Amino acid sequence: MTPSRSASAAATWSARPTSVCTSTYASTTTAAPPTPAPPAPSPAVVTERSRYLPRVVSRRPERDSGAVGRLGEAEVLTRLLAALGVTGAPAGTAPLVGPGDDAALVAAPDARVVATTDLLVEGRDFRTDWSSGDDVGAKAVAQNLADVAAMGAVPTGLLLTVGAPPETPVAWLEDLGRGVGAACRRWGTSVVGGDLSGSSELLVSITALGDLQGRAPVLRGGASPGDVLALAGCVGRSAAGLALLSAGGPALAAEVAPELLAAHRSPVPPVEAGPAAARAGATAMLDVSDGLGVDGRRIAAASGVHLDVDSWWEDQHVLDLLGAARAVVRRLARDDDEQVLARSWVRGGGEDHALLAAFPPEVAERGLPEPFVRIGEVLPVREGWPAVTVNGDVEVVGGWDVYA
Ligand SMILES: Nc1ncnc2c1ncn2[C@@H]1O[C@H](COP(=O)(O)OP(=O)(O)O)[C@@H](O)[C@H]1O
Ligand SMILES: Cc1ncc(C[n+]2csc(CCOP(=O)(O)OP(=O)(O)O)c2C)c(N)n1
Ligand SMILES: [Mg+2]
Repeated sequence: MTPSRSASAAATWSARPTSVCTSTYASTTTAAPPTPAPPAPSPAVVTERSRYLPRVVSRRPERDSGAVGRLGEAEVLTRLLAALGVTGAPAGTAPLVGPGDDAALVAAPDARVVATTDLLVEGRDFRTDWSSGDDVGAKAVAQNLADVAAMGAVPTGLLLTVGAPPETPVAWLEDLGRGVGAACRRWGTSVVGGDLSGSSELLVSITALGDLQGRAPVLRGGASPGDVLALAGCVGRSAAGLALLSAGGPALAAEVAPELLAAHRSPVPPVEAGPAAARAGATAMLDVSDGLGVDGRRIAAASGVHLDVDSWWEDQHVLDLLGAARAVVRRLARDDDEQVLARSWVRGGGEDHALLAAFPPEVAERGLPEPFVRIGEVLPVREGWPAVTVNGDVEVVGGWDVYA
């Protein structure tokens, strides 16, 4: 893309009042419903540890808002479950057996189960000074449900596992529970079980289960040359929020672009668009968790094709993020080109969990399912090298690698 093209695109785009990303999926914060009052403390008086100390009976833990290490597992679990509101699962979504027994029992109407898991590690995937427990809970649910959706399935239940250092305030876990619970209610699912442990770093992992409702799963390998490449949701917004946080902390991010801060803290992927894409006949799909380039290449490699993205679509997203890029460049007193920075977010930013899918041309002619928009096309692989390009030439590189 040349500077002159981008300038003309800027002029066109500046007339638009809102983000290029459909606002339904770009906004985040949902008011958490009131948390049910925690159940009365259990009357247990002998702790697990005291079994190994003959004749020593521990005192009942204080009901305080202190560290999990002082409260003990049973009390922390009671409080977490109350914060989740597990008894308030939306009608028809409650498990057959929920938290409290050795394992949960979840109906599998389709006789096949979609299963996925993701792990969030403090310092690598979130920071407690940048995100609240509520944000981390919302994000953990969103990233898992995006994976379920990307198979074309609907969620049927989640398992929530937490590893926490003993000094973690129980209030943080309750906040996490509220975030997970609110996200579950948003997408009509619930937490059916999980596990608690101690650890040296805060760890939050969710395993999600899903049902295909009788459909074939939409895999990464079914795209063919001639298909239309489409996207539901946003790219680059979470990366922009993260860059603002890294440059100037929550104060800068909230001042410059509260919506990008929210997109990073608690993304709202288009979960319902996954089954809709499957019903419409999508040939391949995944959620963009690591970046358009990296994830697009996963479809290209699995399908043995080449993906080409239209530059006009990319330019719109770049323009949408230019203000944030300018603020980051200024704050860091760097001489980076703000457009190059914004473009790197669009091409390589992860964690927005948009759904990238291929559709046969006749489906696109009839109309893509909401809120998919056409962003490019699927072409024959070039010289045996599956790749993603913009306007046929520039290869889209960059993206997240957990070990890089
Ligand atoms: N530790 C693991 N053991 C088994 N399979 C794994 C492991 N980690 C990742 N995978 C599998 O590799 C594939 C890619 O994983 P990942 O990049 O995490 O996917 P996503 O971005 O959709 O979450 C998935 O099918 C996942 O289940
Ligand atoms: C403190 C912090 N640093 C960096 C990031 C950026 N980040 C962490 S994980 C990730 C990509 C997705 O992670 P991964 O575990 O690969 O998810 P998956 O692809 O398995 O869904 C990104 C962009 C962040 N969210 N928080
Ligand atoms: Mg993963």
